[in-house]
Amino acid sequence: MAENLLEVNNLTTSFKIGGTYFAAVDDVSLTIKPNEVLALVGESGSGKSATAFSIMGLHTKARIEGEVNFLGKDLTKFGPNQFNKIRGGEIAMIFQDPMTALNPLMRIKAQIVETLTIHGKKSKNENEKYAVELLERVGIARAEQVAEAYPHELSGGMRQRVVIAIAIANRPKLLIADEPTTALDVTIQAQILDLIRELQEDLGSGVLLITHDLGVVAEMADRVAVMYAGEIVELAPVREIFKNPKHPYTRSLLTSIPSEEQMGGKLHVIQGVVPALHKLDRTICRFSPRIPWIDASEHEENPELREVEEGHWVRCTCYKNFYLKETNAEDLAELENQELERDAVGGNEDEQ
Ligand SMILES: Nc1ncnc2c1ncn2[C@@H]1O[C@H](COP(=O)(O)OP(=O)(O)OP(=O)(O)O)[C@@H](O)[C@H]1O
Repeated sequence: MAENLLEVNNLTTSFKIGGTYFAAVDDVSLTIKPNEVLALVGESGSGKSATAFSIMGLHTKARIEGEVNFLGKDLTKFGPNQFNKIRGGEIAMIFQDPMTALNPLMRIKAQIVETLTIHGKKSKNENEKYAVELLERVGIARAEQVAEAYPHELSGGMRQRVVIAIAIANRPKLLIADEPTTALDVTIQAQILDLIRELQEDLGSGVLLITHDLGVVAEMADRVAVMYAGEIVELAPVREIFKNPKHPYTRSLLTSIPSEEQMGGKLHVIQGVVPALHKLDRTICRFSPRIPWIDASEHEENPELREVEEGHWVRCTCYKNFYLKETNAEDLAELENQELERDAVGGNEDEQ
């Protein structure tokens, strides 16, 4: 078995809200091997991006605890200069919006050459030639011409291809893709996903893929970590997640997407939202308020993530007797009550 490329141990990332730190990423551990795609899924606010940003050292004001071991080095101990050496080199990132990743004032070729120059020692001529080859590699037609263009002259899909060309320029060992296709047209999404998968296989890179889209997970992932309110609640090979999901949150997520059998049928909608950090009860099963029909005795106090089948990890005992149910008026009233209670004890708004 290959060694882990990335080993995140007990990562806790906290933000200051009204003078107190609250964990947005709470004791998260995960691993990625070379050539493996780990998807991190969950609704908005579950802590996916905060996890990725912590790994990449992009949170300047957060308190970071735990370890992020990348090829044997703990990145949480890295200073800005050390990070600059590996970001765009051994670790690359693809964000949701290509426009924010590209410099609007620089031609495409110059942006690729810049990345190559920071991390390599080749001549300007060689780098310029390689920049065009990279554009061809990511499927851009008339690469010579596109290389001379500015980002605003390209379509969204082309811009994301350019971002991918920049990401792979230095043959990264680890690729972090945060909602890489969310901003694109549906028809383009599949092409971009195929491209990422193909390049990743070519390079043998490990990938941390962040998405709220289970269709993307099914297409891309080898293993899946399901995140809720800062914690991983289920971790398993992709097949297991779709064929044998266990945690109530995973099951709720899966039933809220249209499947072929469900087409024309009724979709289950998970009621409620991920609570704000300062309103979260951290001593209970964090998903329990959203499944009020499950008796409190089914949940653990301070539930732990346990390996319940080989390679299949689940948090809390509530999965054992969980059943899905159409939310009725009584459940909705209960959810609203909880919201009101939380608002009554709530603190200040988030500080950036
Ligand atoms: N800089 C920050 N300061 C304060 N709170 C923050 C900060 N960044 C994120 N948070 C909070 O941390 C929690 C997790 O946010 P995060 O963006 O990681 O979620 P996410 O799962 O990536 O959601 P999305 O898909 O919407 O990006 C949220 O409650 C969010 O409000």
